[in-house]
Amino acid sequence: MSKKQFEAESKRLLEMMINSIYSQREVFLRELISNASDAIDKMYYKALTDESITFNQDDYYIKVTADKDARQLTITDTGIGMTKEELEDNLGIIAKSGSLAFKKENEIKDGHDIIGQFGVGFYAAFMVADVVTVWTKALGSDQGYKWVSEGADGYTIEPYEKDTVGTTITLTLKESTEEDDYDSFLDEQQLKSIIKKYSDFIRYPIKMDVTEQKPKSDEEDAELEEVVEEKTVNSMVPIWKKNKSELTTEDYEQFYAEKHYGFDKPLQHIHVSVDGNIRYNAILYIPESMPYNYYSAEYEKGLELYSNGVLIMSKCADLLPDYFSFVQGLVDSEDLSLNISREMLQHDRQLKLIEKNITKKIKTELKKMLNNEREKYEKFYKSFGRQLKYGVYSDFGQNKEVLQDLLLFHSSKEKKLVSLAEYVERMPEDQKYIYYASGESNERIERLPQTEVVLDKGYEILYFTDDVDEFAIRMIMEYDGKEFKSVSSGDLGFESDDATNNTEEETKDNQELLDHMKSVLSDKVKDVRISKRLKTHPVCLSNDGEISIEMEKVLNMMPDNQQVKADKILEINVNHDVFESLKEAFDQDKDKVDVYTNILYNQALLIEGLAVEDPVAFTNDIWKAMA
Ligand SMILES: Nc1ncnc2c1ncn2[C@@H]1O[C@H](COP(=O)(O)OP(=O)(O)OP(=O)(O)O)[C@@H](O)[C@H]1O
Repeated sequence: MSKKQFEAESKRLLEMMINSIYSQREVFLRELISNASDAIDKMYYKALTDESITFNQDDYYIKVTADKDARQLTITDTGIGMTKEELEDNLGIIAKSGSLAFKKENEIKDGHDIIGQFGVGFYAAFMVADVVTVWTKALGSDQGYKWVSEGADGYTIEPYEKDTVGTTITLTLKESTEEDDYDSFLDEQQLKSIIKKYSDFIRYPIKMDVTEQKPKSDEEDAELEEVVEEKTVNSMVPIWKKNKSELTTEDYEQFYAEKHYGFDKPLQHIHVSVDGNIRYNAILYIPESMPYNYYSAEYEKGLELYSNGVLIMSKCADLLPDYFSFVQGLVDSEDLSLNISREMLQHDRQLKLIEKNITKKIKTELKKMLNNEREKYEKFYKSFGRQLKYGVYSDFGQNKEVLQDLLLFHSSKEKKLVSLAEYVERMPEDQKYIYYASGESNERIERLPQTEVVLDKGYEILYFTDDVDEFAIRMIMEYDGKEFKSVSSGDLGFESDDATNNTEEETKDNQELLDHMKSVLSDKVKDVRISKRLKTHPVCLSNDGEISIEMEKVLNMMPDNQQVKADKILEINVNHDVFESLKEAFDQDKDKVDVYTNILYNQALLIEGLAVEDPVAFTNDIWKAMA
């Protein structure tokens, strides 16, 4: 049986391939520049083993020229060039990579790493060009060649007298249509920005003829004229490949500004070079201020991802956990398995490793800042502390171990932010719990009646003023073996001294009054009790059960308000004059008890920062009490 060849509509196949690989047309330039850089790298490698070749860095460059009249874009390099056979093999066979073969032949592992590996990048030129012409002369060859192709119809090769070794590729651009603007690829600014975006850190100079307005003479008010000068438009040496000791804080700050990572100055930079299981370099920044859209859906977290200095992704979200979503910067790794378009990775295992590593570094750096540069850390915390707390709360608390040591809360004792470790260290021996109080602001919490007895006991209270605070703490549950307790919780976990001690007796004596008050308030409260905690205030609210009053407030503000209710307890201070009035009224005028009870309940709501349920009824009650 004879074997038949598959037949394929090769033109259609090429078109399909080209147009489905890349999501953006502009990457054709990245591919051609990367090829040029590979060709120069090959010269470099040849020079390592061949003494007759000297690699003088200054002789090697890439030049991009646009000719608007001819609608042609040219990319020239002084690299290794191609022989006729190489032209046929490398540009004649799709998916054949001369660069990959070169890497294997020369056993190149480290250092100048060659970019090409799939053997398809060159064809990206056909996304924007009708005709592609390649003039090339290989190292050690006397004869140059010209290769021309209009796509998959085929190509022609003919000898061509070329003086210098290297390759020039000319793209005759497609005609622009209403939807597709190919002429933009002839625009100087546009070309410069595409080069900056993807190829800024190619190791060799990428030159362009740049038009500038310059004064005609040295005189101050001299007229301007247009001057065209050849300039290098890429930065070449990536800052992250430089030695840390060579770089100053200003260098890192300048890079932050150039990259538009933020409008502020970064609070801290982290420069990482890892040479372990996976090799990568990273520059990470902790911004000083929160981006204006940080808490909106518009904000995109992620780091730039480079492979061998070529930009792969502008925002690689997988490199950062959500709780560190404020971190800016980039990662460059030679060890990524890219897919054919270089836009995605084949295995996210490598990314996961890098993410894990980076997360650890960020945490260590923040911890160091917390310990050694408190003022700076507090600045950071003001901007992003809430994000850390969300981090503790989300994913069922699985990141609490990473984050709990980075949390700060205002302290009743220190009158400033303190960490959980600092709190626990100061705890008196008899103190069993970490106490906290929730409210809108420090000032309001300070005046909460519930705090009195805890403060009297000499215990410190942490103030929770963010919506997320209590939810986050519920996830942590305990720190250093100490559980958290709200000052409003039913049981404070200690016996109070002095007058508030004999509540059981007082309750027995006043049971009827308490029952009556409970019936007046019906299901608004779960119970009315003699307080163990009040000192100077007549009433307050506390809660039984899982949902605190603060949590009720937060949950009911959410869009899917589920009418969650805390089990509220109205607590009464038996040592307050108001209680005497209540007792008196209970003996003489039960209607008055009803009025008093409603007023006291509403006052307790107000103290908690909750709204009075019926303001008209409330004011009516006050009038009645005054009459
Ligand atoms: N400017 C150039 N100078 C010398 N050789 C070149 C040049 N451009 C392309 N080549 C050769 O053509 C081959 C194919 O190029 P192509 O861009 O299609 O794939 P690649 O660079 O090998 O891989 P990738 O698809 O990953 O970019 C290259 O491997 C290289 O051998």
